[in-house]
Amino acid sequence: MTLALTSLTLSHFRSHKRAALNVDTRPIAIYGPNGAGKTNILEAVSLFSPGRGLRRASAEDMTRKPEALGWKLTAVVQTSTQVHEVETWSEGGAARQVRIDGKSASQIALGRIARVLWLVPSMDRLWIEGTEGRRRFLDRMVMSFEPGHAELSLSYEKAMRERNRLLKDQVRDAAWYGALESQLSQSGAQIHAARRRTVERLTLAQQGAETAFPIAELDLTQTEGEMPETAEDLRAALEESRFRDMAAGRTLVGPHRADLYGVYAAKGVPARNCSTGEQKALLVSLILANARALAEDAGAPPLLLLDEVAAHLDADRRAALYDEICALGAQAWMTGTGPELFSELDSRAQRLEVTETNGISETTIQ
Ligand SMILES: Nc1ncnc2c1ncn2[C@@H]1O[C@H](COP(=O)(O)OP(=O)(O)OP(=O)(O)O)[C@@H](O)[C@H]1O
Repeated sequence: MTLALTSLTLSHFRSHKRAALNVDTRPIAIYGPNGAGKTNILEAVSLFSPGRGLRRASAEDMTRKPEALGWKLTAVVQTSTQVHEVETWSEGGAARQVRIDGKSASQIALGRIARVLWLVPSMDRLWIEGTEGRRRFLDRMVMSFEPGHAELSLSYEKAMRERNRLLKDQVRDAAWYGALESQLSQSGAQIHAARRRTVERLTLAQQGAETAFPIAELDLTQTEGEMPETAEDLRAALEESRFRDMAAGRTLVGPHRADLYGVYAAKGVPARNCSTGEQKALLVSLILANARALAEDAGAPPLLLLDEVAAHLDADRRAALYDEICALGAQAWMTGTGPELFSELDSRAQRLEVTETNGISETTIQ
């Protein structure tokens, strides 16, 4: 029941000119002053899953300045049954490349090896701000259960970009729309169904656990109107919406307009009206539920990246979170400004101190 990075090297990655870490499967408490390069380490770990990582940054932004030579990350990823050597890099700001066990691979292949979930401070307002952040949060959880969701989302987005281009150019070729709408409805209905399955799975995993975190009751909603459930209904809705969409210059129906609605179940209060700490606790509850469900289904919990983990959590909830992470056996990479934020973890975690000298981050294993 393991998923862990046991070795990680960063080369010319953000503030890290070169860092080499050897860690075990226990949680990792990373501490050091502001700007030392702690989040940069978490971002590096997030790039061992498909996508642009936890800051959604470009490959160019991640290359160490002023040299701007490109960057490289390597890791040994230990799963319950195998050990993989994974490399990912970008040269001159070009799209990042991946190699698994010496063979060139796609980013999507990373999702089949390492499932990675994160909570970062920009998500503190996830329940309040726009729908995109909540969709992305949900989709990352869907991908952890169903790695093929990443491919499906890409093919849906590609077809939608093409349909939007026709709409903007006021193209009136019904056959062209028909072909794209048939693709959109096939992948769109599958995306919607996968999200529904994940919402159900998370609900079950929250209800079945003894936890100090509040249950987030979830519902999948649509920005406007009802989300067609089947491919046939979605195809019909797209066809019907053509003129309206042409006026708007974009596609107004489909899973790209879905939203995740959350309620603090015990209080009956929508998440967006909860206190700041409660909003964070609801997110933590979902991440823990996801980790529990994966431990059951896939045999190992995901890697967890918890940036400024203690922010907004009171001491009891913080201690409860550490206990749950340890009970799950998840390798959680957590950051905070000082070691005291991790005191409840005692010997159950390993510690990394990150300092910064002359713009270069230095990491020491304690
Ligand atoms: N491409 C880059 N090249 C060099 N340095 C960079 C690059 N991108 C970011 N940095 C530097 O990395 C540092 C920020 O690192 P990081 O966000 O990891 O800090 P942190 O330790 O998490 O701090 P905090 O406690 O404030 O969140 C900043 O000093 C920033 O200027």
